Parts: sequence; structure tokens; C-alpha cells
Amino acid sequence: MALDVLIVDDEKDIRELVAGVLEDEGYTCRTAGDSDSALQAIDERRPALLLLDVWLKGSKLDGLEILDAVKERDPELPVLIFSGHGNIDTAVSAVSRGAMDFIEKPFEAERLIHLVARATETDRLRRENAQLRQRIGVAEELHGNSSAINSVRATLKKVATTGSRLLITGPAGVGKEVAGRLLHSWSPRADAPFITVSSARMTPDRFEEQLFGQEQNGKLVQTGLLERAHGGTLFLDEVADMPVSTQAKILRVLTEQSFMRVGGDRQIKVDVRFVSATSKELQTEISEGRFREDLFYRLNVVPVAIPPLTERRDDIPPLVEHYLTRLAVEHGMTSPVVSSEAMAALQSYDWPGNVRQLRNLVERMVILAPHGEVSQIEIDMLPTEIVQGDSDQGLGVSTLTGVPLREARENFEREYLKVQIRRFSGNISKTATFIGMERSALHRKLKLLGLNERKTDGQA
Ligand SMILES: Nc1ncnc2c1ncn2[C@@H]1O[C@H](COP(=O)(O)OP(=O)(O)OP(=O)(O)O)[C@@H](O)[C@H]1O
Repeated sequence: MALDVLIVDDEKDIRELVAGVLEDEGYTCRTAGDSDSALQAIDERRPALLLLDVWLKGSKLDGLEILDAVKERDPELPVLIFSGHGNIDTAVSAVSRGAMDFIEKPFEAERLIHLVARATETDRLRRENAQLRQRIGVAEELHGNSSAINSVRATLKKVATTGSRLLITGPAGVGKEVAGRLLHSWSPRADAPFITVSSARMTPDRFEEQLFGQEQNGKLVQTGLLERAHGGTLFLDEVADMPVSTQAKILRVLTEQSFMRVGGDRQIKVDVRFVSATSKELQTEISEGRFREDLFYRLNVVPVAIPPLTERRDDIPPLVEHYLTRLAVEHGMTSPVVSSEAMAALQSYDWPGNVRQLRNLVERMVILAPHGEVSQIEIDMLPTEIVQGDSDQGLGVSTLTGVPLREARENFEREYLKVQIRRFSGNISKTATFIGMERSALHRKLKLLGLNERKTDGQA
């Protein structure tokens, strides 16, 4: 997706020349000849970069005054200054007032392209950094090799280059946002922003100001998230929590690709790809009047369901490996190994908080290890709830000591096999290989112990 550059210069020839050079490089350009039309263009839609001449003949404000006005409204908007030969001092002072750099006229096309690329790249990196800092730990990759994750990845890859809208469903912490970010990074919009709207975290009375921005007497007061996402992707997290009145406005944005800021009366045009996520059952929300059915159909063009971790226990070892390697790099240490007993316990646990909970646990174990650096993670280092699993599942003392040996052995075998089969998500071949039994012998054993194979599949 092309980045939008606004060129402000009083000389028409220069405006056209600069626009021509940048358009050849794949940017989209808008132009303005004076301060009124420059500020109006910014109010119409925030550009990705502003190129600003210092001297503007016949203009109400000169370049520096425009710079001040722009920085007051939107301090993060990158600005490059054009300066004539005689006003280098002014250009230098522009840099101290928030411009990114300046370019002296007459300039070489190569230098212009270089500076514009650098300015937009710096902005992109700063944005990316801020997002990473804000959501520390959000991996840009979807780790795991289960068939469920492979199929999510394949769908994302297939639709990344199209502009289709996606609705990603799954319980909390399964990786819906990671999937959205991955889709964005594979799409032609990768260089433009990925902006998250956290419906669950925004207060309803400020929701629309934050989403659509705010205007007063025709002047921009606050740029909204929708406008910041121009050219990129808007991720509507927990979309079911969006106020119903806002849902109607979003529907209009989807059909018209334009919206009005709060307090404004003009249409702002944007080109945004919508990716939504929900952990709620939207059909129930619709039938109970909390979610608009027409919006559901517009957002749910490509449905992507990410199952909970209990339904893809194969993903646990690669996820643990990934977090350990990352921690080792971050802390300059050797990555600990996980004993097979500890890994088996991790694979048998139910992870109500899904991947987020697994990540937190691995980080806690490594960072808060009582004796400094850990080289091997053993089962006794895991929290008790993980080792014991559900309380109705463990072997109580009475089931072992209060019965004859034969019965105690059967009780143990039953519990042991339940755990192993859960760990391999009900896959009998994998379980048989791990426990060192013939597949047919395992089937016989399960029957003998009264274990229904389907019931042992992840939810025994
Ligand atoms: N497949 C994955 N590979 C690597 N990390 C993952 C994966 N899935 C989830 N995570 C991690 O789990 C955490 C939660 O992921 P994410 O925020 O995408 O979940 P979510 O489904 O959007 O949850 P919520 O709706 O609660 O925000 C993130 O910090 C991310 O690091």
C-alpha cells in the first residue's frame, strides 16, 4: 500500500516535480500551495509524511508556523523541510522545532528519495517499536506445528495479499492478535500501520473520539485510530464489546470507506483493511441484540478459528522451546532444556489461559529461578497445579494404599494412560510409541481398564 505524502510549496513546478519523482517510487502524493490548503489537506486525512517549504509566498502562515501548528496537533507526524540556499539557519531551527531533517534546493532526485525513504522508515520503526514495547511479548510469528495451527497459517497466507476482511475467533490468549499481525506483515500493507482497537479496554463514552478522532470548529483536535490506520490494517479486538451505536458507524465505514470525526461535518476518506477478533459467540450476541447481524456478515468474510491449547497439545513443546530460546537471547544465557517428565506435565495440563498462560509460566520459571541460571527445567520446578492437573484426576493416597496390589496397579495404569493419551491429544499411535507398547496392545489395555478412547481424547 502506497504511503501518502503531502507536498507543500508555493511553486507549482516544484510541487509537480517532487510529486513526479515520489510517485515513480510508489508513493501517493497530494500537494498544497499555501498554509490554508496544507492544513486543510492534513485535516482531511493525516499524511504519512509532510514535505514543507520554508518560504511560502502569499500564504497566511510560513513553513515554520505550519510546522508548529502541525506539531501541536500531531507531534508524531514526520516532517521534512525544503530550504533555499539562503535560509539554512531557518532549516536548522525547523529541525530543533520537530522537523526530521531538511533538504536544500535545488536538490538531486536521489537525495530526495533517500530522505523520504528514511523519514517514512524511521516513522515505521518508531511505530513498530512503540507497539512492541506496548505489547511486549507479542511474537510476530505463530509458533506451533499442529494441524490446527498449520491450517490457520495456510489460510492467513492465502488471503494476506487480498484485501478480504477476517474474523478471528478463539478463547483468550490463543494468539488471535498474533495471527492478525502476521496477516498484516504478509500483506502489501506491511509498511503501513497495524492499529489495534481494544474494545474491551476503551470506555464507551470516549470510544468514538478515540476511534474516529475529534474536530472543533473545522480544526483537527485529535487524530483517531481509524485515520492512523490509513493504508494499513485496523484490528478490532473483542469486537463484540463495541458499543451498539458505534457498530452502526463502523458499518458505514465498511461500505463507504469514509467517516466523520466527532464534532466534524466532513467525510474523511480512508483505505483500511479490517481484521476483527472475538472470544465470544457472536451468534449469541446477535440473538440477544448486542451485536448487529449486518455488521457480522460484513466482518466475517474469511472466518479463522484458533482452537484452545488443549485441542493442540502438540504445539506445547515448540512453544516452550520458542520462549526459552527467546529468553536466553534476551538475558544472554544458554537456553535451558526441559526434562521429558516436565514436558509431559506441561502437555497434560489444561491451560485455561492458553498460550499467554504458558508463556507467562515459562518466563516466570526462568527469570525467577531461585538459584540463578537454570540449565534444566525439572518437574519439581513446575507449580503444583500443573503437576497435579485437575483434582479429580490425581491418584489419591487411598486409591493406592487402601486396595490390594493388583487393583492399585490397575488404578495407576488407568491414570497413567489417561495422562499420556491427553498429552498426545488422543493419538493412540503417538502414545503407544512414547510408552513403548504395541498399538494393538495399547488398544487391548485401554479396553481392559474400561477406558473409552474417545473420552480420553483431551478431556478424560
Ligand atoms: N502461536 C503462537 N506463537 C507464539 N506466541 C503466541 C502464539 N499464540 C499466542 N502467543 C502469545 O500469547 C500471548 C497472547 O496472544 P494474543 O494476544 O495474540 O492472544 P489473543 O487470542 O488475541 O488473546 P486476547 O483476546 O486475550 O488478547 C501473546 O503474548 C503471544 O506472545
